[in-house]
Amino acid sequence: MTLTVGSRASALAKAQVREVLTQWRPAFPDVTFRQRVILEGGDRDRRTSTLAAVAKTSGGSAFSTNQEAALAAGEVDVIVHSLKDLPTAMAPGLTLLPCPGPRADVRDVLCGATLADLPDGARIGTGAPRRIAQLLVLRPDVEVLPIRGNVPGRLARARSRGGSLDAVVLAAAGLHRLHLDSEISQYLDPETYPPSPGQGALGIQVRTGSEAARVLADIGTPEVDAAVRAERALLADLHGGCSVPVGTYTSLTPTGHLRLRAAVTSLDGERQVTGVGSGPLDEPEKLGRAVAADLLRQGAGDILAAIRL
Ligand SMILES: NCc1[nH]cc(CCC(=O)O)c1CC(=O)O
Repeated sequence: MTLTVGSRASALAKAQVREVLTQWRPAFPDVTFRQRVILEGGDRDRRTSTLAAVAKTSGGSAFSTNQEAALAAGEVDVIVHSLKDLPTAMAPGLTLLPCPGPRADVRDVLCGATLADLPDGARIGTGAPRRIAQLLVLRPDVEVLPIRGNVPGRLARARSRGGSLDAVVLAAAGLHRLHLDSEISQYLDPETYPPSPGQGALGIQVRTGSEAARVLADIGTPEVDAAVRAERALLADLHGGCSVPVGTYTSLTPTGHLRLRAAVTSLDGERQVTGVGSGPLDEPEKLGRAVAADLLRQGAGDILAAIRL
């Protein structure tokens, strides 16, 4: 049997495909895996835009549309996504497989300077509303500039001598997968700076009921899958995609329970509600929904509504 594995064209997307194929080729010796790149509109559009435009367009669906269309049409059998870029509502006829491990480092990082080193009024590059909002909580003095594009491109903005930025915020996961760890100046504490739901995890998508779905049914790692299910259930209940300032951080307690911490932050960093909860590994969605309900009781709905205006 041959299964064609699709992904975006970026070096990160290709590294993610290599990572899963390193696991799957020995685990499924009877399957021949082929790789295929599917371009997205965003792959050709590297322009920066205003904060408002980024807040509207940096959502997950813009990233996955052509991938999902190719999967639905049978041009590929499996898509390897960055899970955080995948909307919580699944396209009809497509299924997300249990999440494989290991999950990469979930934390956000600063490249170019540490929080303590940043001069007053420092210029920081990031287009993600969550990162903008959380940075402004910690450092209300900084100026946030929207930057888009792939990971190496964004890094170059902080690295260029006399460049326009003091630092950029990126995901540790992408830098690790691209072997760019040496660019990291500081890991941001995930308790105070919780990353995007699903950050660092891979989203493996197939056609519902397909051969690929059957063959790959058991690729998941239970602790990783439970954590991302809790995070995505929380996000779904807040009606958010990766373009809203919702951060989540899941850890495993000494007794093997899931602990989920979450924060919703206004874009100006002036309002933040946080919640934490724990629950058994086999009911992750229940935990996600409970923490979401707690955040909504504290006013998360108003914070998010103000951003959607
Ligand atoms: N939104 C872009 C994106 N999608 C996935 C990653 C890498 C991190 C991951 O795999 O979760 C990145 C780059 C970044 O956020 O720095």
